[in-house]
Amino acid sequence: MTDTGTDSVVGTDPATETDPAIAIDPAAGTDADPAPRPLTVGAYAALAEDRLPPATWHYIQGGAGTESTVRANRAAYRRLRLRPRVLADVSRCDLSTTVLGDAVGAPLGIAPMAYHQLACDEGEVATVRAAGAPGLRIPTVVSIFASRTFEDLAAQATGPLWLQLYWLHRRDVLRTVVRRAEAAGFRALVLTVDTPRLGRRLRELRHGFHLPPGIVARNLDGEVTGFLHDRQDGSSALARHADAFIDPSLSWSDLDRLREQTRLPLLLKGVLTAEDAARAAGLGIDGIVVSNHGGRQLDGAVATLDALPEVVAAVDGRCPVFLDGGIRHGTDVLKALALGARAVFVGRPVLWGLAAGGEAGARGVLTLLRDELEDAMALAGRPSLAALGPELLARGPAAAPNESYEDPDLRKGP
Ligand SMILES: Cc1cc2nc3c(=O)[nH]c(=O)nc-3n(C[C@H](O)[C@H](O)[C@H](O)COP(=O)(O)O)c2cc1C
Ligand SMILES: CC(C)CC(=O)C(=O)O
Repeated sequence: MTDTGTDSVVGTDPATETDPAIAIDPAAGTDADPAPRPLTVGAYAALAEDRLPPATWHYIQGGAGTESTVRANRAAYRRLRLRPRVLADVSRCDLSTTVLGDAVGAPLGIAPMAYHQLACDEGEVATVRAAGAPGLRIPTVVSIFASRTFEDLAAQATGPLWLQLYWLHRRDVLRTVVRRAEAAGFRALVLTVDTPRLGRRLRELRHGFHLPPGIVARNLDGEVTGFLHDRQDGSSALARHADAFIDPSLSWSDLDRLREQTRLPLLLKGVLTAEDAARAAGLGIDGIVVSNHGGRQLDGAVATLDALPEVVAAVDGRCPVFLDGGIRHGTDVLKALALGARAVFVGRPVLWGLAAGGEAGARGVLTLLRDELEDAMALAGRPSLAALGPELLARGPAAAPNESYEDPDLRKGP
């Protein structure tokens, strides 16, 4: 493993023992109770579940409907096996690459997620600091529903920041956030196209999910943030908010108008088919994120890893293709890269890390994925990202989920 500046999230390092933001368990890390650093992403999920209020845990964890797409995202990785090559001199594995022209330490990024302050007080500031750690310096896609200001994030970030947009009815508000992000040095815009309305997320409905006081969409003015704090049994405040403020009429003809307003590259997030990918590439879009929103939108939608090959083929090199959904292990990253993803974005695990240990927890999750990817590249005999291709992969039989308590697939359901 290379030195990537990782701190033990819990450990015997005296520096971590005195930092309350780092200690995952107040009793841990002492001589009497030496707690190990989490060894898997799933172990961070277990810590997060123990720490978060149930309604928040279920908001983060949940998917739409029967959550079949959440499970499909993971199952797709279990169906692919690796074909390692030997005698390949793996004494040095190089994970560095570029994304949209920026140098990054690993082919990873943080998917846009609303309201990181649900997971820890520092919210997105902790996230961007973790993403900027030495050895990482990976992009963070900041949600338009971030709970910290773009300017605060830009002041703390050392990796690239991209801004995710929902197509608000209020185009004047959209124009303002784009201008502010440009002024703060953001490097790209990511328009989410899979959310004309929110998916039916049963866990949110069951818990009457609403934002706790003090957590707000910090970059939006009050005219577009109604409903978020209002509890109604059997209903999600976020879904009511989306119904009121996200414009479902978004169509291809709107993309030009958005591009006219900015000099930043524009990516589309939520593309799952060759047809849409070819159309986007034909319009000169700057990147595509193959995503089903972590299974939170259309229940039954295809797994992102399964959709990736047709999107890559349709784009045919005209723009980079990224992927998110279900990345939980370094080998998952390797499989997506082998199928043509330029880099992958990580969603829920980052919030698990934040909930488990703030900035250090998020950094722990990201560094773990980076280190696992490096291990996998070495053991597969592929020391460079350029050497990755579909010949690395073989089909099934699907491996069953790990029965261990650490497997994120097996965290408690609704
Ligand atoms: C709690 C939560 C909030 C999210 N908020 C947004 C958002 O504001 N905008 C967006 O485009 N996607 C959002 N997503 C979807 C993620 O960007 C991403 O597509 C998904 O989480 C990837 O799957 P994974 O969680 O399995 O890694 C959110 C996902 C979660 C779990
Ligand atoms: C506030 C929501 C619209 C954010 C989101 O996209 C999600 O929860 O998946």
